[in-house]
Amino acid sequence: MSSLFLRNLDEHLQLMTALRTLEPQVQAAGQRLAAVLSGGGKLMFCGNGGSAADSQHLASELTGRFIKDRRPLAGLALSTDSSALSCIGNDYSFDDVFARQLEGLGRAGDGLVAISTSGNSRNVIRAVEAAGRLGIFTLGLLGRDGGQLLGLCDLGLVVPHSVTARIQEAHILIGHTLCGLIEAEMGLA
Ligand SMILES: O=C(CO)[C@@H](O)[C@H](O)[C@H](O)[C@H](O)COP(=O)(O)O
Ligand SMILES: [Zn+2]
Repeated sequence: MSSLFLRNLDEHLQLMTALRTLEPQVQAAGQRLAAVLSGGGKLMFCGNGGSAADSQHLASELTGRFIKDRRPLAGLALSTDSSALSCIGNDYSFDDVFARQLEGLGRAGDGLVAISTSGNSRNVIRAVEAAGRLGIFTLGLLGRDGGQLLGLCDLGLVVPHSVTARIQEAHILIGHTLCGLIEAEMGLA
């Protein structure tokens, strides 16, 4: 029997190969996100656990830098403000922690990248529903069968796997690619 590392590696490599079919959707997503930023909107990110980490990671690629030295771009993670998360979670509901921040901060023309490996996290679903009401473009980075979020997002990228960790590894590859596409589309690369 091979080691855990080799089994994980094989699973990862097989999934990465399967992701080739997502290429047209990833290109389209990059163009849509670049259009939000070019139009003066901001990109918000949300997700739970590892996807919360992905949210702040990707937002920082925009406000900081990704590949090239260029002007800062408007990226904001809704998963990082412990006061907002604990206040909204405590006083309202954990289901509202992202939606309420989005309702306060979001404007028509903005974008929301909703990251969920199951596609079924209630707080992410509520944020996407709120974004829809506000005229905010929604991109889902999803897994498994896309869950409920697939039908709710304007565009959904589904990583077709059942293991959360493998899906997250694919999400960060796609997320980095989206950052590269944003820089290229905006003439910043
Ligand atoms: O990172 C991991 C597992 O790799 C976990 O923290 C994971 O993100 C959490 O269980 C999340 O709550 C899962 O939420 P979701 O991806 O289904 O929306
Ligand atoms: Zn994880």
